[in-house]
Amino acid sequence: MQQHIRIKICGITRPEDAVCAARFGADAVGLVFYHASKRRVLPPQAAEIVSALPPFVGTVGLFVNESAERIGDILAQVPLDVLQFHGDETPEFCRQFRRPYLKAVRVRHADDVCRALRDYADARGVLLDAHVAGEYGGTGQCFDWSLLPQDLAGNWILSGGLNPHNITAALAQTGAAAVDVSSGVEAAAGIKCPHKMADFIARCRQAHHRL
Ligand SMILES: O=C(O)c1ccccc1N[C@@H]1O[C@H](COP(=O)(O)O)[C@@H](O)[C@H]1O
Repeated sequence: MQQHIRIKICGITRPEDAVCAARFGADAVGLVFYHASKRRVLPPQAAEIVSALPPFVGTVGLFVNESAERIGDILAQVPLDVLQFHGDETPEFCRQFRRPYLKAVRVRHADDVCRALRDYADARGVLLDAHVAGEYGGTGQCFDWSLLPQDLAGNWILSGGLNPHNITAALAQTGAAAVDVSSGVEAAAGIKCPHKMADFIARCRQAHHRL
């Protein structure tokens, strides 16, 4: 049976954008707690966004080399379903919070993908992002999808530079069952564009149906 493609819209900073993403059919929304991000949210703002969501839409908190203490503090204030680690966090660090987690890997070589899937075997998913020197993510850049091994097994998520224009080709080439997008559906940093979100989600569903 054809699986339903999983779609996460990341970098949400406003309740209205979260509501819109959910209405268009996003499975999850992401909230960036990284202090240097243009899409950073503070815990009270994040809690307001989460409380605006309808049931059955997942909430993902994104962290980059954050202290365990600060993550614990945020978890006490914001009901996050999943943690997403985008820095140099070890598997031991990621699993200490006893929550499902995603580990991002910035792909430069085919080996990067296999190693991350092996090292973070208990992750809910390994998120494949572009490698841009000096940046941890959210760059709007794609990586070379041809680096992905054929019939890649495991729970992996395609990310990095996806947008309504390239998502059809991305799914046809990679066969991804889960995708994550941020800058490709924005009107400005941290402000989502409803048309781009709707277009992206519709094209995902259409393309995945054809696989
Ligand atoms: O969005 C950010 O500012 C960010 C900062 C540091 C690490 C990750 C970040 N964003 C995440 O990166 C991926 C890919 O984003 P894009 O679609 O290429 O813009 C996604 O999970 C973002 O939420």
